[in-house]
Amino acid sequence: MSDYVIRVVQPEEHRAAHTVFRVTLHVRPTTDGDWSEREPSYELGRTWGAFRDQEIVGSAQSWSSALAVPGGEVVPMALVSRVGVRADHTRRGVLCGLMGAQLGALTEPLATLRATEGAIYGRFGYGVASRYRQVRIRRARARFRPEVPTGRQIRLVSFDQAQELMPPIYNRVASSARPGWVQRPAHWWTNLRLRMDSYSSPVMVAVHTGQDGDDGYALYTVQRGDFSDPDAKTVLELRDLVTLSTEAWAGLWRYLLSVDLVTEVVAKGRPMDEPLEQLFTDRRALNTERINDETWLRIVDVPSALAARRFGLLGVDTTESLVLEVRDAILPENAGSYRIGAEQTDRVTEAADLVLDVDALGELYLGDVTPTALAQAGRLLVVNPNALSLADRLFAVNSAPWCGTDF
Ligand SMILES: CC(=O)SCCNC(=O)CCNC(=O)[C@H](O)C(C)(C)COP(=O)(O)OP(=O)(O)OC[C@H]1O[C@@H](n2cnc3c(N)ncnc32)[C@H](O)[C@@H]1OP(=O)(O)O
Repeated sequence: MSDYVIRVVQPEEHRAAHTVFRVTLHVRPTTDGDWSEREPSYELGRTWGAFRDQEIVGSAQSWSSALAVPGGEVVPMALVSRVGVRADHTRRGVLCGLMGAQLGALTEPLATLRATEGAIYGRFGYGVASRYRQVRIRRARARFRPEVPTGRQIRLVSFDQAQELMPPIYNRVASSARPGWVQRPAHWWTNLRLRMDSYSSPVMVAVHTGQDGDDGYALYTVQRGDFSDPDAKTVLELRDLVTLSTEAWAGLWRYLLSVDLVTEVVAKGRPMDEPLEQLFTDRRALNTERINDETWLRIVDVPSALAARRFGLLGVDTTESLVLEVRDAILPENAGSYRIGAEQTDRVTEAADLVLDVDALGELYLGDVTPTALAQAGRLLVVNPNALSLADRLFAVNSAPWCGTDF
């Protein structure tokens, strides 16, 4: 590792960093035209590079963003992305160097990433904070129950027409968002357009208009089958569904399952508790194909993160609290004990009731997993058995955490 220099990548080196990253994902380097649009997504001073003999061989970047946490606060957060080490330099500690430098320099109390592989990021203190499910719905069997809201007006627009319309709807969700919602930087929308440009089928957006104007949209593409072959499938792929009301949500699902020639609707990253089965007279119209980790959370500043999140949202007595000891080998200033209750959290020197590593705290933070589940797996040490059920109640949330943003 001493052969490598880890430092911030300068603006004139951003394109080389981008090329290294793309090649690690087995994607061709970007073209000149493409690069002029992608360049703004390299925020100044936020890309770390590993250099060997002046040549960049690995990088990791982040974007300034924000995360909705239990209780409704939207907290500054780094979206970590484009992590890669060139194949001829792997397993020599380069990623360790990049992650250490990046974590040490972040100013946000939280960092989030989406991982290509599940075994990479736990060692750096990241834990799975939200999961998603991939569903496939057979249109012929998907008859809506009569109680399901019909929704109001739907209009279909092209992706180009929708570009002005989608970000304000997405941003309005923030105030009512489930934990896990992330602020999408302006360049995220540019990257979405570049991604959509690469599809050969039309990219369409169905917009729902409720009583107070546009309040939801569904972005989708359609993979055509051979219409003359009765066994061939034409699949509508839902890529982004954002809604501000139940009416918009139900109305858009009704629309998606009404599109002619479509045999199946596939939605890749839906929330774990989205009540899709409840929509249909035959719940087997829907098949859950996959459940996967969605986002990984690194708590960079434990005291600030604990203070930002509300505890006991489903009800605990204000006199009830417990002491949680957090261990953090990479950012030792986080290590210590914290008294957690519904009213406030404080750093304390008292004996711990429960002990866990910072990656496990990342898994608890948005409410994706319970303390009891972590204890069962040995990832949370129970010193005081009476504290475990209280911890379950303190960390409990109203709805499953979910991000829904690919980055
Ligand atoms: C947020 C994102 O952008 S996700 C995208 C991540 N990037 C990719 O998947 C692209 C392809 N892969 C790569 O570029 C590289 O293999 C990386 C970035 C995953 C790892 O980089 P490396 O420089 O090889 O990691 P490094 O040598 O620092 O390894 C640190 C430790 O993690 C382990 N490790 C690294 N990668 C992996 C992996 N893919 N699976 C399991 N363990 C891994 C190493 O064995 C090592 O363990 P040790 O300390 O016990 O010996």
